[in-house]
Amino acid sequence: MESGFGVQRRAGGGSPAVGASQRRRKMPPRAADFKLQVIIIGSRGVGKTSLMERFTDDTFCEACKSTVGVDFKIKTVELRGKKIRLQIWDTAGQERFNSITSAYYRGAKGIVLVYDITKQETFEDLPKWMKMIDKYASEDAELLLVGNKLDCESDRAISRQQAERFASRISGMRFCEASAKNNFNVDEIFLKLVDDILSKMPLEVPSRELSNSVLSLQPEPEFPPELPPPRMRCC
Ligand SMILES: Nc1nc2c(ncn2[C@@H]2O[C@H](COP(=O)(O)OP(=O)(O)OP(=O)(O)O)[C@@H](O)[C@H]2O)c(=O)[nH]1
Repeated sequence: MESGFGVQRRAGGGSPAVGASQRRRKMPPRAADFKLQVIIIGSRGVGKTSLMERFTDDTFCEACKSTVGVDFKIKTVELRGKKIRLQIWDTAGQERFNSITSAYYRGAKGIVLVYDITKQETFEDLPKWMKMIDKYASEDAELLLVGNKLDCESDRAISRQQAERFASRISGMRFCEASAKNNFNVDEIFLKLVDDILSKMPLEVPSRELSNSVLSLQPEPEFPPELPPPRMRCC
């Protein structure tokens, strides 16, 4: 004998009874609990795009084209029992794009400031990037300094201690070294940053309140409205 449940499904015009696995497949995916934006900044060629692409797609490009303006990737991560939709903004290192990239600082809850451990000038540029942060970023944004290209240890120009000293002078700034090429510390960079952001958020407030909370959701639309959609890559 057919169950009432089954009869109702067919009477509604649907197809013959579906199996449990098909029903499961039709369930919409759980929505993200939070949306967070993180921005990657630093001088040209330090590996900003490479870090983003290693984290989001687990790929590495030996001969990447320079970023023009901004690019972004999205990755969903689960931390502290919450599903986070992480939007990562990758900015051009060239100064001529500063007027475009600066518009993306304000919405960022986390900022990854990258230098290349083999290139002195990229470390010397850090105060210039700090000025950009002071001018355009939110005061409560989490800051992480990353010395990239750790696989090139034999060409190292900046010691770990030098970078640690720099970071220690900036309130709340964390520091780590990484290699996008060797996939060393890359997940850790982004997950630690998100974890630090979450640690300061009221995660347990009811979801209705969260939708109005400055801390929970970044303003929509995800592109600053006055700007065209992000860039392509050039040579
Ligand atoms: N050896 C080594 N090379 C890397 C690493 N990360 C990036 N590169 C190389 O460095 C070059 C620049 O990398 P990008 O990721 O394009 O650098 P970027 O900071 O996004 O550059 P701009 O877009 O010009 O600001 C590319 O040739 C990469 O292959 C790394 O961890 N190790």
